[in-house]
Amino acid sequence: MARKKIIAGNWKMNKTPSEAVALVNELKPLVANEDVDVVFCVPAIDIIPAMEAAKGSNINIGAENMYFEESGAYTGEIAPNMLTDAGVKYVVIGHSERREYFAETDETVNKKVLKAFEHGITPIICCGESLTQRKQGIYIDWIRMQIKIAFQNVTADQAKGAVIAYEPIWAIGTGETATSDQAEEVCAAIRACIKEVYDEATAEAIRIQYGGSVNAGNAAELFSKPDIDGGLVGGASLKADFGKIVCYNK
Ligand SMILES: O=C[C@H](O)COP(=O)(O)O
Repeated sequence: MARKKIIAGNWKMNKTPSEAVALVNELKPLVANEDVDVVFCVPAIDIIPAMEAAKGSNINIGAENMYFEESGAYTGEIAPNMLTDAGVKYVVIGHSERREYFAETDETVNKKVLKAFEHGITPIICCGESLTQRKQGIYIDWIRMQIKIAFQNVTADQAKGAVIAYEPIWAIGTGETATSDQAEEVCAAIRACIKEVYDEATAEAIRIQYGGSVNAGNAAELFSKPDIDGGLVGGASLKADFGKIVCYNK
């Protein structure tokens, strides 16, 4: 079964609302590719203006984070129904920067994943190893554990619609991309893990992205691998180059 590629930009803590509108307008004509689902995950304050600017284009606006409670006294957090009310259909969950700087754990990732599904939002669930874990040769075991916890109590039907982003921490923002073989090895292992936890149909349906210094020069090679269904792109999603990544097959 051919899986549709999904290429998402993760803007991180970049772009004011007016800059967001300008970037969406600049990229709109450059990311038109009907073979690919295109998502811009943007800071919460940019969601509504970016959504407005993206109207009539193939750009989906997503969020970079979401809390696992419905509402209440959680200063600074954003609730799932705030996202759905704004039209958001995708949310990044468990990015390594959230885990490192904001104390997110596999358990909170799981709570957020469950909450996203409850609200019909597609989670882009991040996993990945540190350089030390890679050198120690324990990276596959580590990622399998992250995946198993993230998917606890998630049904097979829900899992089929999920997106997993494999992002080796050592490749994020460093300019050091994993080779396509390194990325494929882990994405294939993630798919095998999903097959073990669920079944073959779920493993074949779920989409797995690679993230970590993806750029216009390496996207086509990475996305040609059988288990890599697109990318989660940081730095290169903030400029016109993102158009070339989305149109890697043109
Ligand atoms: O979410 C995106 C990743 O952290 C990759 O960032 P990067 O493309 O700047 O390396």
